[in-house]
Amino acid sequence: MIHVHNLHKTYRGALEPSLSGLSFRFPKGSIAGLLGPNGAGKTTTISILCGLVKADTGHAEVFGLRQDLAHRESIKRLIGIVPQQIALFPQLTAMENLEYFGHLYGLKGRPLRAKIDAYLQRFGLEKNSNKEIYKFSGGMKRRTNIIAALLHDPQLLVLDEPTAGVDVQSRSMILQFLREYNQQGVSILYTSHLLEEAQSLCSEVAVIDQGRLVLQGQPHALIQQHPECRNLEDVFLHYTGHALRD
Ligand SMILES: Nc1ncnc2c1ncn2[C@@H]1O[C@H](COP(=O)(O)OP(=O)(O)OP(=O)(O)O)[C@@H](O)[C@H]1O
Repeated sequence: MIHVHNLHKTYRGALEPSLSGLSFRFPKGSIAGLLGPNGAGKTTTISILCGLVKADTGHAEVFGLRQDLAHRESIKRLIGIVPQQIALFPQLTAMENLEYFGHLYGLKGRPLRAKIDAYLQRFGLEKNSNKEIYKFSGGMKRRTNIIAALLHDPQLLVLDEPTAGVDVQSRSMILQFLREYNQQGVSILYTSHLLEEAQSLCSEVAVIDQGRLVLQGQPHALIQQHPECRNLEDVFLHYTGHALRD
């Protein structure tokens, strides 16, 4: 179970709160989509769940462990985080980057190398393992960024817009991987602006806007509950409106 309860967060110096009493729950084993317009609070929420940002009030729980000082390290081991921005060293090769991330989790030697090789193969990067990251395309960087979050075998994979700015081939590969990974028992929480993608990938979605929950449920059930809506995007627009966000 992934649970956030009544989260409030105003960043230092900000005039408006980023989260204003946000609560939702996702069952263990789900592929959960956290959706919302620009500035809705998605990244802030997952940052709090992962222990990277502190909520002003309210709490987050991952598999029954409350995100606090006492559990931060245990939760860190349970979660693999794929940030929105590529978090790789551009001058290092893919292999050097992945070895570095493996070492952060105490992995080393042949077992680490074998694991990296297997993932490079799975993500179609085996021929580029000794190439520096700055020479990679956007899709290759994104795929490497995902591998970095998998090496310690997380129980929950959190991805912030993992398919933004990648080509159709990379996107399709990434989505297929997420489905298979989930079938192995790993829970997935992801954010996206691509509603069609979320509709086909997610078993559960939560739509947030202005730091609050506006809607939660299974995509097909939400669409059925709104006969005037053809798809999840229609439902999303029904609740969040057409006004442009800053
Ligand atoms: N470090 C920060 N300092 C001040 N304000 C911030 C900070 N990070 C985010 N915000 C603000 O908090 C609000 C929520 O931002 P957040 O990045 O969580 O939203 P989001 O839903 O992930 O948006 P997007 O879809 O654009 O990535 C926005 O108004 C944003 O400007």
